[in-house]
Amino acid sequence: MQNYTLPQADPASVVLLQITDTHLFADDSGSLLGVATKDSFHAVLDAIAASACTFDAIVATGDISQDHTEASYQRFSEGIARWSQPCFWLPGNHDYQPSMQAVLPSPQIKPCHHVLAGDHWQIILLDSQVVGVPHGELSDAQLAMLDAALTQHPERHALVLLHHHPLPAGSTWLDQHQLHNAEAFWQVVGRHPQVRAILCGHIHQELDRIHQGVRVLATPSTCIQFQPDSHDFALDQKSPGWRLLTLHANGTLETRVQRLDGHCFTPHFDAAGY
Ligand SMILES: Nc1ncnc2c1ncn2[C@@H]1O[C@@H]2COP(=O)(O)O[C@H]2[C@H]1O
Ligand SMILES: [Fe+2]
Repeated sequence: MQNYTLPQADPASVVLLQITDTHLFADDSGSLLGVATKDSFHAVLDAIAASACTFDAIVATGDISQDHTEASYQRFSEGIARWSQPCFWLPGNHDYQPSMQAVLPSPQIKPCHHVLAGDHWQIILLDSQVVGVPHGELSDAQLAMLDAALTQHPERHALVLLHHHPLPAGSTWLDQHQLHNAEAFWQVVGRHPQVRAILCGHIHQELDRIHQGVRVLATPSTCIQFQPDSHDFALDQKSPGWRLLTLHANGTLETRVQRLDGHCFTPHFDAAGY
């Protein structure tokens, strides 16, 4: 297991910036349902910079690329390079791991699955990708890695990251693409009471629920948004967004989603999918 020790700027807390589902292309004009994903990604980065928020690390929770190219991952890397904080990433259903790995080693992107964040927290990054299909599944090896990390550090509060949502979000078309072996995942989590939160991407919308006493969070994409509680594929008018999370020493977590102002980067609302 690759470990990383993340120093915290403030001894009282660790702050994370989550960016998810950037769906970037090699081509700067590449677009998803009418949204130029490099432009929306950069608008989000500009808004984060303008907000002058401080954070200790960036976490990117999958679907970084839409076209599988090494250049699309370079675009991501170039975008976040305006900051010096480390970035931890994991794959989503649209990612192509050979291209992801081809941009490493990187001074900023750390290929780690287990992060000791400050003195009180650990972050575990899981790979829920099943190559070629949109739904997720955790292999026995991933479940064992999660169990081992949590067993190794029972004294640390834990944040678990994966691309796919491990419970139904409320949209039929999207929930068929959730984590399929969610029960096995929740069994592992249930054995470790120090797990405080699960953080996902994939559903291109904000989610904040409690399941088995654990907070489950999902975050808007930096490009297109899906409408909550929809039986069929439907896009939302909301703007691209991101999330900040503050992990306190006592195990509590404060978080907020932020979005670009106004209705910008509007997609083709009549699209039936992609
Ligand atoms: N109309 C649709 N019905 C079902 N799944 C879809 C549809 N359109 C796109 N998808 C898939 O559902 C996924 C949900 O978010 P992703 O970004 O992973 O990419 C999407 C596609 O892989
Ligand atoms: Fe996505």
